[in-house]
Amino acid sequence: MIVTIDGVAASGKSSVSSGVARALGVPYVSSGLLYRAATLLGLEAGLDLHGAAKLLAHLQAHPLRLEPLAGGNRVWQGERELTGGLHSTRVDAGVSVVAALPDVRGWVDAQLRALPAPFVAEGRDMGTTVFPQAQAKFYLTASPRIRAQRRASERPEDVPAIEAALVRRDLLDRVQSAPAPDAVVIDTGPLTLDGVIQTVLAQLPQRTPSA
Ligand SMILES: Nc1ncnc2c1ncn2[C@@H]1O[C@H](COP(=O)(O)OP(=O)(O)OP(=O)(O)O)[C@@H](O)[C@H]1O
Ligand SMILES: Nc1ccn([C@@H]2O[C@H](COP(=O)(O)O)[C@@H](O)[C@H]2O)c(=O)n1
Repeated sequence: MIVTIDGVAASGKSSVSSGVARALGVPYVSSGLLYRAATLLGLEAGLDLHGAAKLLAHLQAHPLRLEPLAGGNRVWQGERELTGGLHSTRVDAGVSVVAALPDVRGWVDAQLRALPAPFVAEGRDMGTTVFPQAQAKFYLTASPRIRAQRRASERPEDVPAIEAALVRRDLLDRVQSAPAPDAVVIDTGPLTLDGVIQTVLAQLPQRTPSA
């Protein structure tokens, strides 16, 4: 079974996917981490993030590996773990530019489609483009202010600055961020994290032991 959980920035996709994946006993797959890792490598190499050819060549020369686990995903470049540096303000600021490059999207999609199911996949276009065949699809929303307040404990900036950055990222990501027509849209604003997880679990199709 493949479950997709898409949504706007900081809407709770990773936390909800992790909770749902744990309940199902399967891994979750964070597509955003691959875009973040590509961005970090580009920044470290001093590349122009708008330049697809050089960035893709750099990624192919320094392959990344996503390790999907139910509790949290990790990203590796050879023996070097990149995970800890992927949620910085500078990666937040550059990642949407990298994610707009069709060649980079193709590179990420190929890695995701090579993963063995079952899993919960989270991102922006999991239910529309990457896994349109998924058995259950969800799309998370919440107001920018609520998302910024939730994120405030994870970033050095204040709530208005975090909110402005989230709104900017939503705008830059809007092309790939539409909900699938068959996705269940959940406004997480009035719900606790566990409330969102239970809402998702309650809507999953009945599972058979081999599914
Ligand atoms: N329903 C909720 N109620 C309260 N806090 C929540 C809820 N959902 C998520 N959070 C908190 O909001 C923050 C952002 O959640 P999370 O990182 O899962 O979002 P995300 O959509 O994966 O973010 P990004 O798009 O930046 O990767 C985390 O601190 C998380 O614990
Ligand atoms: N399916 C996806 C997932 C992510 N992106 C881009 O990566 C950025 C970071 O993703 P988070 O899930 O960690 O927020 C996001 O802002 C998008 O630019 C994407 O395009 N498609």
